[in-house]
Amino acid sequence: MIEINQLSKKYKNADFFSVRNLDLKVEESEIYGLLGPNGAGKTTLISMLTSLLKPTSGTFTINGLNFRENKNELKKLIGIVPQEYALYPTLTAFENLQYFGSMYGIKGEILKKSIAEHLEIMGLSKFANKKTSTFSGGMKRRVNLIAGILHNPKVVFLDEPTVGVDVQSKNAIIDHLKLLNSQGTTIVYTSHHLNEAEFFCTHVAIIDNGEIILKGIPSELIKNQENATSLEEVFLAKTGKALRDYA
Ligand SMILES: Nc1ncnc2c1ncn2[C@@H]1O[C@H](COP(=O)(O)OP(=O)(O)OP(=O)(O)O)[C@@H](O)[C@H]1O
Repeated sequence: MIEINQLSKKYKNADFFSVRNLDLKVEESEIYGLLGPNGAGKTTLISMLTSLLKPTSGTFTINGLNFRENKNELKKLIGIVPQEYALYPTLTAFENLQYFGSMYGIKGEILKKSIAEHLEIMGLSKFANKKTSTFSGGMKRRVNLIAGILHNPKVVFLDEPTVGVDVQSKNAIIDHLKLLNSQGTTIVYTSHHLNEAEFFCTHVAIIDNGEIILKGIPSELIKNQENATSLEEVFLAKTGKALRDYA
């Protein structure tokens, strides 16, 4: 489904690579978690995979489509749920979603039906006609998620979809992603929530300093790490305990 070969990114004027010679395969219908400390390179990686950022070198394909040659076709295959809210505050939830749906070429009754169904699943039906400026962070995140999946993408990329939201919104987001996955959608998401990733992801890759330092099935990674009983312990054993603040 996704095949990444020797992908690298060095930002202009930077003296280091934010992503370095990264190789990764994600198979269809996996839920793949990209985990790592602050500044590890997760957002940079996901931004390249969603064509928001140009790689410095290396290559990747999604469903056999090469990102350089098949950019437009690729865009139709993928859904993007960024870290920042992409919503227009003065529009209602419904209007925002109509806008996003039309950008993907969905129109009319099909679009309205799809929006209504997603709002229902996400517990937002009764807020459909309220301006998103009045929404809590968790509600905006849920609308944001719907905006990225209205066109039924084959693969959805999410950057920290559950960070900073209340437990109920977090569960609604995870449950919705599980439902999509059970219907055949591949999910790639970045997270700091190691407990969540341990139970939610079929596979994880731990990234540090732009490189994958460990990847596999969460339960196997735990089994293979001496004295570890959780993914968090594996993570700390591999990335160390030093703080990763940067400004
Ligand atoms: N536009 C940019 N220009 C220069 N350096 C950047 C830029 N964006 C990110 N970086 C640097 O690239 C490295 C990787 O950053 P990135 O945001 O990809 O990490 P991350 O794993 O997503 O971190 P976080 O968990 O904090 O979101 C960091 O050292 C960061 O400072």
